Amino acid sequence: MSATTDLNVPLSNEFLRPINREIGAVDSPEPGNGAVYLCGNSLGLLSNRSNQMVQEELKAWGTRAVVGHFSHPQDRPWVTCTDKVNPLMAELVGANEKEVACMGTLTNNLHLMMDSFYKPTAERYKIVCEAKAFPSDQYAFASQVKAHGFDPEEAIIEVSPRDGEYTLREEDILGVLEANASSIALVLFSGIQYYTGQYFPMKSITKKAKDLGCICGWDLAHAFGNVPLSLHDWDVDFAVWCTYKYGNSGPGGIAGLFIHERWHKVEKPKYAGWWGHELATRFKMPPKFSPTPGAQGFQQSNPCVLAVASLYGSLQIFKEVGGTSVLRERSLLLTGHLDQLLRASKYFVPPGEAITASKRSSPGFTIITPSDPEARGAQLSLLFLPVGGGIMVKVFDYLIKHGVVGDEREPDVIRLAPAPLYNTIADCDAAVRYLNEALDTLSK
Ligand SMILES: Cc1ncc(COP(=O)(O)O)c(C=O)c1O
Ligand SMILES: Nc1ccccc1C(=O)C[C@H](N)C(=O)O
Repeated sequence: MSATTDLNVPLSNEFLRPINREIGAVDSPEPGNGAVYLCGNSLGLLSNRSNQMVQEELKAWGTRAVVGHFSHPQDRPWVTCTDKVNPLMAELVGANEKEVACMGTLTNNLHLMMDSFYKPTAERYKIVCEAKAFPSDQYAFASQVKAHGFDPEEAIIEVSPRDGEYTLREEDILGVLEANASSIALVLFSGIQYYTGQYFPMKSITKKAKDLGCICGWDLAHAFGNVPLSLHDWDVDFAVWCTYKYGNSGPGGIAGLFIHERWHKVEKPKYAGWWGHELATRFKMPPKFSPTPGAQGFQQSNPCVLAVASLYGSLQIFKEVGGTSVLRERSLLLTGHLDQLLRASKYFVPPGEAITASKRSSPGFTIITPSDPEARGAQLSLLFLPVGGGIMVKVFDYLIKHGVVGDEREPDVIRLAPAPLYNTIADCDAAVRYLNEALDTLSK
């Protein structure tokens, strides 16, 4: 068995698990031990590497102060610190180095990209997205549409699952694009849906959008570091992502963006800042902006070096373990195992029956994430029944008290995401054991 597929041991030993007693796991038999952490889809774990690199930056700041911008004890001068990160990030999203920039935050970058790429006309002004996108995206879409004088109710088309289904069918998404082709300016889905865990068919959505003359952008918050991506080859126009989930860069960590090289000569930064100015003359402080070619021309401010160092540490580990294809192989096995255990639970209700069973009186759960491994990433989303019955909160409480960290999404969903870098089969086993125990207790 290869290191990749031996699910009994973590792929990397560098990641620090949260400690049971620190997270309120009062019923855990081992208060001083690491918890079962299945929440890397919300916030990834700290690695020793990131920890060390952040410490090094603090030390460099303390010992060299402003000199550290140009001369650095670990050869990471701050002026060019993102040069180390960009190639690693480009590899993870399937891009060339000039197509990516390590900058800002996800929602900031989303606005920045929409300001450049959402150019509505009287005929083509609509945005197509999935229904119930992450709220920040919904707010961003609505505010952009309004800023251009359109009515969000009319200009935003949200694609919803069919009645009795939880996720979107590819044919329905493509059908909506075709039916509205002449009025769509921008197609912008999340690569992986934060609530359902559905991995959208990115290649075919992008192709259809482009064939119909639309711009196609992606929010890759839940896809970055989770599934292999080929943004360049898929001909995606732009994409944005955060790095604090599967990328393990730390809370509020520095984000990323992608602009296809086809646009580099066409779309120049609309809201320029000095950090987007070409490096050769940046510090001569010329009055006229001359952008770095490609995505990095869109940088506005000098990046937070502590945040860059933290991301760099984690991305080095991605590279060392063999990158996203290796991680995906392990992820399919881990999530497949978790899926199997959950489906074997006596409380599991198949998704097809869950709609009619939603008013049943005894507690149970279904899985709303697609059962096809190709249509999901690491995450499984569990919907607790009866819907609105308050079961989820009680199960979540039981899990955390026993040292299992998933996350709750009101009103009825718990998300569990085994991260292939640090989770093992034992984590999945423990999560399902305590989940069953919680439901046993509630069934009494
Ligand atoms: C899909 C998606 N979009 C946007 C965001 C918002 O990210 P940020 O707060 O980093 O801008 C998140 C997570 O918080 C997310 O999951
Ligand atoms: N940044 C956060 C800060 C606090 C609490 C949650 C978040 C999240 O990132 C939520 C995530 N986007 C999610 O899919 O739930």
